[in-house]
Amino acid sequence: MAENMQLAELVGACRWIGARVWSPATGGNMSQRRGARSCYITESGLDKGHLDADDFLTVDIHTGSAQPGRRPSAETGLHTFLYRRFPDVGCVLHTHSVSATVLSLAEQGSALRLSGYEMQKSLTGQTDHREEVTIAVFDNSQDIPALVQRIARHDAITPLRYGFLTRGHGLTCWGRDVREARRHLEGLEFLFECEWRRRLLEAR
Ligand SMILES: CSCCC(=O)C(=O)COP(=O)(O)O
Ligand SMILES: [Zn+2]
Repeated sequence: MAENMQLAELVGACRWIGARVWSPATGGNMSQRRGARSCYITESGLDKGHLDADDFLTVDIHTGSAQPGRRPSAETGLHTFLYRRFPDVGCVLHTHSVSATVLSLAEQGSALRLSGYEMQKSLTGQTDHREEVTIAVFDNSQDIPALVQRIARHDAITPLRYGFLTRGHGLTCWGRDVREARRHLEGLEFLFECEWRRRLLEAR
Protein backbone atom coordinates (compact mmCIF):
# COMPACT_ATOMS: atom_id res chain seq x y z
CA MET A 1 0.00 0.00 0.00
CA ALA A 2 1.30 3.50 -0.76
CA GLU A 3 2.57 5.41 2.29
CA ASN A 4 0.08 8.20 1.64
CA MET A 5 -2.86 5.78 1.80
CA GLN A 6 -1.64 4.17 5.05
CA LEU A 7 -1.31 7.62 6.60
CA ALA A 8 -4.68 8.98 5.50
CA GLU A 9 -6.39 8.06 8.79
CA LEU A 10 -3.63 9.68 10.86
CA VAL A 11 -3.64 12.82 8.73
CA GLY A 12 -7.42 12.97 9.28
CA ALA A 13 -6.91 12.62 13.05
CA CYS A 14 -4.35 15.47 13.05
CA ARG A 15 -6.78 17.78 11.21
CA TRP A 16 -9.57 16.83 13.63
CA ILE A 17 -7.26 17.60 16.59
CA GLY A 18 -6.32 20.94 15.01
CA ALA A 19 -9.98 21.86 14.45
CA ARG A 20 -10.65 21.29 18.17
CA VAL A 21 -7.69 23.53 19.10
CA TRP A 22 -6.05 20.67 20.99
CA SER A 23 -2.67 21.36 19.30
CA PRO A 24 -2.38 25.17 19.07
CA ALA A 25 0.57 26.77 17.24
CA THR A 26 3.12 23.96 16.75
CA GLY A 27 2.08 21.96 19.82
CA GLY A 28 1.48 18.22 19.78
CA ASN A 29 2.83 15.27 17.85
CA MET A 30 1.15 12.20 16.39
CA SER A 31 2.35 8.79 15.25
CA GLN A 32 1.23 5.46 13.87
CA ARG A 33 2.97 2.08 14.04
CA ARG A 34 4.54 0.93 10.80
CA GLY A 35 5.22 -2.81 11.15
CA ALA A 36 7.29 -4.40 13.90
CA ARG A 37 10.25 -2.03 13.97
CA SER A 38 9.15 1.47 13.02
CA CYS A 39 6.51 4.16 13.21
CA TYR A 40 5.43 7.19 11.23
CA ILE A 41 5.70 10.40 13.24
CA THR A 42 5.11 14.09 12.65
CA GLU A 43 8.04 16.29 11.68
CA SER A 44 9.09 18.72 14.43
CA GLY A 45 7.90 22.31 14.51
CA LEU A 46 4.92 22.09 12.13
CA ASP A 47 1.31 23.14 12.69
CA LYS A 48 -0.14 19.68 13.31
CA GLY A 49 -3.63 20.76 12.29
CA HIS A 50 -2.52 21.41 8.72
CA LEU A 51 -0.41 18.42 7.73
CA ASP A 52 -0.38 16.12 4.76
CA ALA A 53 1.24 12.72 4.39
CA ASP A 54 4.61 14.19 3.37
CA ASP A 55 4.93 15.80 6.81
CA PHE A 56 5.44 12.42 8.49
CA LEU A 57 8.70 10.56 8.63
CA THR A 58 9.67 7.04 9.55
CA VAL A 59 11.53 6.38 12.79
CA ASP A 60 13.01 3.12 14.06
CA ILE A 61 11.29 2.41 17.40
CA HIS A 62 14.40 0.71 18.81
CA THR A 63 17.14 3.12 17.74
CA GLY A 64 15.16 6.34 17.21
CA SER A 65 16.91 6.88 13.88
CA ALA A 66 15.04 8.71 11.12
CA GLN A 67 15.57 9.54 7.47
CA PRO A 68 18.63 11.75 7.05
CA GLY A 69 17.85 15.44 6.60
CA ARG A 70 14.49 15.22 8.38
CA ARG A 71 13.76 16.30 11.97
CA PRO A 72 11.34 14.01 13.81
CA SER A 73 9.26 15.35 16.72
CA ALA A 74 11.31 16.47 19.71
CA GLU A 75 9.12 14.07 21.74
CA THR A 76 9.73 11.02 19.53
CA GLY A 77 11.26 9.12 22.49
CA LEU A 78 7.89 9.08 24.27
CA HIS A 79 6.17 7.54 21.24
CA THR A 80 8.87 4.94 20.60
CA PHE A 81 8.84 3.96 24.30
CA LEU A 82 5.08 3.30 24.07
CA TYR A 83 5.42 1.21 20.88
CA ARG A 84 8.15 -0.89 22.49
CA ARG A 85 6.28 -1.23 25.79
CA PHE A 86 2.86 -2.07 24.33
CA PRO A 87 3.10 -4.28 21.22
CA ASP A 88 -0.65 -3.84 20.58
CA VAL A 89 -0.48 -0.03 20.46
CA GLY A 90 -0.92 1.20 16.89
CA CYS A 91 -1.30 4.96 17.31
CA VAL A 92 -0.08 7.61 19.80
CA LEU A 93 -1.57 11.12 19.98
CA HIS A 94 0.02 13.92 22.02
CA THR A 95 -1.96 17.15 22.45
CA HIS A 96 -1.77 20.49 24.26
CA SER A 97 -5.38 21.29 25.13
CA VAL A 98 -6.30 23.97 27.66
CA SER A 99 -8.03 21.34 29.86
CA ALA A 100 -5.04 18.98 29.96
CA THR A 101 -2.65 21.86 30.61
CA VAL A 102 -4.67 23.49 33.40
CA LEU A 103 -5.76 20.28 35.12
CA SER A 104 -2.26 18.76 35.08
CA LEU A 105 -0.96 21.90 36.82
CA ALA A 106 -3.83 22.03 39.33
CA GLU A 107 -3.37 18.35 40.23
CA GLN A 108 -0.46 18.31 42.65
CA GLY A 109 -0.36 14.53 43.08
CA SER A 110 1.15 11.97 40.75
CA ALA A 111 -2.19 10.88 39.30
CA LEU A 112 -5.55 12.22 38.26
CA ARG A 113 -8.34 10.00 39.62
CA LEU A 114 -11.60 10.17 37.71
CA SER A 115 -14.77 8.59 39.00
CA GLY A 116 -18.52 9.01 38.63
CA TYR A 117 -18.54 9.97 34.95
CA GLU A 118 -20.55 7.93 32.45
CA MET A 119 -18.03 9.04 29.80
CA GLN A 120 -15.37 6.89 31.49
CA LYS A 121 -16.93 4.18 29.32
CA SER A 122 -15.43 5.83 26.23
CA LEU A 123 -12.19 4.14 27.38
CA THR A 124 -11.77 0.53 26.27
CA GLY A 125 -12.47 -1.88 29.13
CA GLN A 126 -14.37 0.61 31.32
CA THR A 127 -17.92 -0.57 31.98
CA ASP A 128 -19.06 1.25 35.11
CA HIS A 129 -18.98 4.93 36.09
CA ARG A 130 -18.39 3.91 39.73
CA GLU A 131 -14.95 2.53 38.92
CA GLU A 132 -11.88 4.76 39.08
CA VAL A 133 -9.83 5.70 36.02
CA THR A 134 -6.30 6.73 36.98
CA ILE A 135 -4.23 8.87 34.64
CA ALA A 136 -0.61 9.31 35.74
CA VAL A 137 0.77 12.88 35.91
CA PHE A 138 4.52 13.36 35.40
CA ASP A 139 6.44 16.56 36.02
CA ASN A 140 7.40 18.09 32.70
CA SER A 141 10.98 18.01 31.43
CA GLN A 142 12.87 19.18 28.36
CA ASP A 143 15.10 16.10 28.79
CA ILE A 144 13.00 13.52 26.96
CA PRO A 145 15.24 10.48 27.65
CA ALA A 146 15.10 11.31 31.40
CA LEU A 147 11.32 11.76 31.22
CA VAL A 148 11.00 8.41 29.44
CA GLN A 149 13.07 6.77 32.20
CA ARG A 150 10.80 8.23 34.89
CA ILE A 151 7.70 7.07 33.02
CA ALA A 152 9.15 3.59 32.50
CA ARG A 153 9.97 3.29 36.21
CA HIS A 154 6.44 4.31 37.16
CA ASP A 155 4.94 1.95 34.57
CA ALA A 156 6.95 -1.00 35.92
CA ILE A 157 5.10 -0.61 39.24
CA THR A 158 1.77 0.86 38.09
CA PRO A 159 1.11 -0.06 34.46
CA LEU A 160 0.03 2.85 32.31
CA ARG A 161 -3.36 2.71 30.67
CA TYR A 162 -4.94 4.94 28.00
CA GLY A 163 -2.60 7.90 28.47
CA PHE A 164 -0.60 10.11 30.79
CA LEU A 165 -0.31 13.83 31.49
CA THR A 166 2.86 15.89 31.63
CA ARG A 167 2.37 18.77 34.06
CA GLY A 168 1.63 22.10 32.40
CA HIS A 169 2.32 20.47 29.05
CA GLY A 170 -0.37 18.12 27.78
CA LEU A 171 -1.78 14.65 27.23
CA THR A 172 -0.20 11.66 25.51
CA CYS A 173 -2.71 8.91 24.79
CA TRP A 174 -2.88 5.84 22.60
CA GLY A 175 -4.95 3.03 21.14
CA ARG A 176 -4.67 -0.15 19.11
CA ASP A 177 -5.35 1.89 15.99
CA VAL A 178 -6.09 5.49 14.98
CA ARG A 179 -9.80 5.06 15.63
CA GLU A 180 -9.28 3.82 19.21
CA ALA A 181 -6.64 6.48 19.96
CA ARG A 182 -9.08 9.16 18.74
CA ARG A 183 -11.83 7.77 20.99
CA HIS A 184 -9.52 7.74 23.99
CA LEU A 185 -8.38 11.29 23.24
CA GLU A 186 -11.94 12.59 22.88
CA GLY A 187 -13.11 10.71 25.98
CA LEU A 188 -10.20 11.91 28.13
CA GLU A 189 -10.57 15.50 26.93
CA PHE A 190 -14.26 15.42 27.86
CA LEU A 191 -13.41 14.01 31.31
CA PHE A 192 -10.66 16.60 31.89
CA GLU A 193 -12.99 19.43 31.02
CA CYS A 194 -15.70 18.09 33.36
CA GLU A 195 -13.15 17.59 36.13
CA TRP A 196 -11.68 21.10 36.06
CA ARG A 197 -15.14 22.65 35.92
CA ARG A 198 -16.23 20.47 38.87
CA ARG A 199 -13.14 21.49 40.87
CA LEU A 200 -13.77 25.14 40.05
CA LEU A 201 -17.38 24.93 41.31
CA GLU A 202 -16.38 23.09 44.45
CA ALA A 203 -13.68 25.66 45.24
CA ARG A 204 -16.20 28.50 45.37
C1 LIG B 1 4.99 25.03 21.25
S1 LIG B 1 5.26 23.35 21.04
C2 LIG B 1 6.57 22.88 22.16
C3 LIG B 1 7.10 21.48 21.90
C4 LIG B 1 6.05 20.44 22.20
O1 LIG B 1 5.73 20.24 23.37
C5 LIG B 1 5.36 19.71 21.17
O2 LIG B 1 4.47 18.94 21.45
C6 LIG B 1 5.72 19.86 19.73
O3 LIG B 1 7.02 19.43 19.48
P1 LIG B 1 7.39 18.85 18.02
O4 LIG B 1 8.88 18.77 18.05
O5 LIG B 1 6.73 17.52 17.92
O6 LIG B 1 6.85 19.82 17.01
ZN1 LIG C 1 4.22 18.60 23.63
